[in-house]
Amino acid sequence: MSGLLVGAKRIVVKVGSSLVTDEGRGVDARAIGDWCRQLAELRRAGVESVVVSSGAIAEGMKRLGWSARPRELHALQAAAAVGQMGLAQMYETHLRAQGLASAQVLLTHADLSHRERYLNARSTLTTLLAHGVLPVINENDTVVNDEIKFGDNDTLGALVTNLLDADALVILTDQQGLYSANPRTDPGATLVRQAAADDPSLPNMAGGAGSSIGRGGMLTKVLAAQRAARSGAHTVIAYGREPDVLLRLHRGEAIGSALRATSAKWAARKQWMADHLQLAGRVTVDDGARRALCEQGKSLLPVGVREVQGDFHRGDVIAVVDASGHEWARGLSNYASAEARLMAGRTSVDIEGLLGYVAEAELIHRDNMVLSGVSP
Ligand SMILES: Nc1ncnc2c1ncn2[C@@H]1O[C@H](COP(=O)(O)OP(=O)(O)O)[C@@H](O)[C@H]1O
Ligand SMILES: N[C@@H](CCC(=O)OP(=O)(O)O)C(=O)O
Repeated sequence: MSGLLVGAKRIVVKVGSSLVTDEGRGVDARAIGDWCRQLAELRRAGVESVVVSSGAIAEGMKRLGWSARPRELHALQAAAAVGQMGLAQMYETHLRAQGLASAQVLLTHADLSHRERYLNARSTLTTLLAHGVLPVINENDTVVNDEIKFGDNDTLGALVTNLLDADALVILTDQQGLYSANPRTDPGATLVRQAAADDPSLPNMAGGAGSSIGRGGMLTKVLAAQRAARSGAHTVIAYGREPDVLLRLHRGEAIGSALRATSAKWAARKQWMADHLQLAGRVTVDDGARRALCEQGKSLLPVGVREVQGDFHRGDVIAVVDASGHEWARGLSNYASAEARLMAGRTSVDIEGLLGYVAEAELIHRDNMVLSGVSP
């Protein structure tokens, strides 16, 4: 079961606070430089990466001269705002030295549960990747409050993995991986080398954070692996200071804990569309569009749409039907129903003239669509 990263084309790498800040001593230039070198090498090998990096609060506390983590939420938020400057600067410097452009992206939970913002985040991140830019993501600590807080970046890493349909989530931490019990308190604990991500015994092994620096501990990592598996992505939890950890994982070496997703990517996505989203409308397409979707694996363009029914917003799930009302596919609409009606039957070049802007050339992008009864 090792080798979960072999052949991966897109990965999300999450690095924890204690690693990034050398246990609170300050942003660790060497560690970040080392990951950036590996990420650049992976990029040259055709692997797109996104980094989810913690460490803003720990770095901010250091810069503000605070020795104890404050309990007050606004003080934590202030520390994050201060520390994020150093964090972003460090990634930018090292990625640039490797010839890679980087981008800072700060997200909240609400950004990813709101359909329209979900699509916006997805489009922006995929555009960055398409331009060869490496996004460095953190929670937007300044604007979150108790209800909408991720609470930990492991969850954020999993949500980003789902958002981008990544092949794998790599969680780099200060332990070799998931142990049968917290190794800080149980000297007999053994490393779990491989397991199914949805194995129900895993959460019982995992405890909270072992240091005052980290937040979520191992439980949030195991839950993140479960969540990543919902979009068919594998998770590896490994020690972030292991030499060449990312490159060796990509070569197939067994390092840390390999937590395998048990359902294939397309099946997971289909399940998600089928289970979690209600249909807000439908579009009737012509035969050319049906063939493009079903036989050529293409996106749905407005030119193939004959009729638009229902009242839907950008990001809602709509059905794609033929003239007899038979559903061929369903997916997330890039446009609201009023815009879709204007665009129906028109070529992509007309869209800007009609709407005054172009969000996307497709009404439903291939990546956000599942075909009824067909695996890709
Ligand atoms: N079963 C377990 N296996 C490994 N580590 C565990 C386990 N249970 C709890 N932990 C604790 O989780 C810590 C890692 O989580 P955390 O401190 O939040 O790290 P990070 O900053 O990388 O997210 C470990 O240092 C360890 O003390
Ligand atoms: N946004 C926070 C993330 C805190 C967090 O989740 O920490 P960790 O458990 O070390 O991944 C920060 O940058 O400090």
